[in-house]
Amino acid sequence: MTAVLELADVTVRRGKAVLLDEVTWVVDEGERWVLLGPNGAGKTTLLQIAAAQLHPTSGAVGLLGELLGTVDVFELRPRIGVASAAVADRIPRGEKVRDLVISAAHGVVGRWREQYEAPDEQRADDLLRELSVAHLAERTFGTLSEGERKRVQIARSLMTDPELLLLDEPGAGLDLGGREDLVSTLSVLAYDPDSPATILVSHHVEEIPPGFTHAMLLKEGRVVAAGTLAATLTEANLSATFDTPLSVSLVDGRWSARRRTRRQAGV
Ligand SMILES: Nc1ncnc2c1ncn2[C@@H]1O[C@H](COP(=O)(O)OP(=O)(O)OP(=O)(O)O)[C@@H](O)[C@H]1O
Repeated sequence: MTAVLELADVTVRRGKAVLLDEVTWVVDEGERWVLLGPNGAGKTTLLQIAAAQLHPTSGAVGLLGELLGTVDVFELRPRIGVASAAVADRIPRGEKVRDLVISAAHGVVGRWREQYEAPDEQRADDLLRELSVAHLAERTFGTLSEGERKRVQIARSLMTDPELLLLDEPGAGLDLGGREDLVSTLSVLAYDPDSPATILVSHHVEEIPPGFTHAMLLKEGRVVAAGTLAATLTEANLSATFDTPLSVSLVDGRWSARRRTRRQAGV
């Protein structure tokens, strides 16, 4: 297997704050990771490194076969798909959905050519269909619901056929139906062998789509545990990560966690 992302002792400091503390991590081709941790754990910081948007204070980052710091990040970035609230904030609300997706092929936001090439148009339409938002193609981004925006963004992030897909809290702000729809869609992508290696940031094990293979638990910038889902999402690891005694279950491929009752805890 080939490593898509390789971190060795990566530390990020801002003044006295240590945002990431000697993180070592390897993501191989074909793997689908969920990155879990409480607020402020360092998940977004880690994702920014994976997106070649941030350099560590110390440590080494291998990304798509290149060593960060020795390569032009503008050549790396088109090979990485990113969907996050920060990216969504930069999308003009008046852009048409179809144009938003197509224009990703040219590294810009929104329509910038009168004519697109037929293969680009075809791919954008295929992705909108795959993300179940083909019916919104002619709508403007600003008129979409939160769940629809998330799907359109994921379609856009896949447009360049990236080798690494980074999804920062795609479930945030969705209602229960919207979350379940998104989990199903992400599950289809996860099982598709042609999908890129994926890292999904979340606060909730309930949002892990079936088909995901690995998890990293992060707390205060440090790795609590990382590895296959089954080996990592133990009650002990999750309780330590979220500082709460948790009971964890896996039913029909879906994870859930809740605080242990006093009875379960033997109190
Ligand atoms: N420039 C900075 N200077 C000091 N601290 C910072 C700076 N940028 C971020 N932080 C802190 O680093 C920590 C990690 O932030 P990060 O956004 O990576 O966490 P996160 O796990 O994504 O959190 P959330 O789940 O709340 O989105 C937070 O405590 C944040 O306040």
